[in-house]
Amino acid sequence: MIGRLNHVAIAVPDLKAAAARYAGGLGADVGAPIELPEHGVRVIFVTLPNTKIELMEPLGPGSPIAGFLEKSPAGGMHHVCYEVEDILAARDRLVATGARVLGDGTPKTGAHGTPVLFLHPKDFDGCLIEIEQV
Ligand SMILES: CC[C@@H](C(=O)O)C(=O)SCCNC(=O)CCNC(=O)[C@H](O)C(C)(C)COP(=O)(O)OP(=O)(O)OC[C@H]1O[C@@H](n2cnc3c(N)ncnc32)[C@H](O)[C@@H]1OP(=O)(O)O
Ligand SMILES: [Co+2]
Repeated sequence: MIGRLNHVAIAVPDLKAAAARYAGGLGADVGAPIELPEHGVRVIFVTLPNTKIELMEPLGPGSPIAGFLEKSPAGGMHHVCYEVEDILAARDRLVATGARVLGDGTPKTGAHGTPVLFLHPKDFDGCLIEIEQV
């Protein structure tokens, strides 16, 4: 059911500094900052030949990544995002197998303007999974 790896997300304490490291030493193609209040994050996408890296910092109180950065103040790998063709069919199949979809199960519009959902990390080997309809 899952398709391509859309992105790997890294939570960072300082987005500008992280983006400068990717643009500098790593020589990467680094995009502009995007604020996503509905998701409580500010992100910058780094485009690689085969996938993307999503650098993210908390935006506003109650950000879903605040707890993660409290535990790992230097930052760290936060989630992987897999593409799916039909997010509602994917959600229903996952729920039927016992996986927990975070939130109320209604997809939100993600950074690429398409519907996204998140799956609990405890149900996937300690890895938070985002699925994105493409
Ligand atoms: C930009 C839009 C979009 C896109 O289009 O790409 C995004 O990527 S938005 C990204 C940010 N949004 C989200 O992450 C939404 C989903 N996440 C959540 O709802 C929460 O982050 C969470 C997964 C429920 C965790 O929230 P937290 O407040 O940290 O809850 P807990 O403390 O109760 O954590 C429970 C348990 O899970 C462990 N944990 C937390 N985060 C992660 C993680 N990223 N990867 C692996 N494990 C994680 C946490 O350590 C707790 O474990 P225990 O201590 O063993 O109980
Ligand atoms: Co993401």
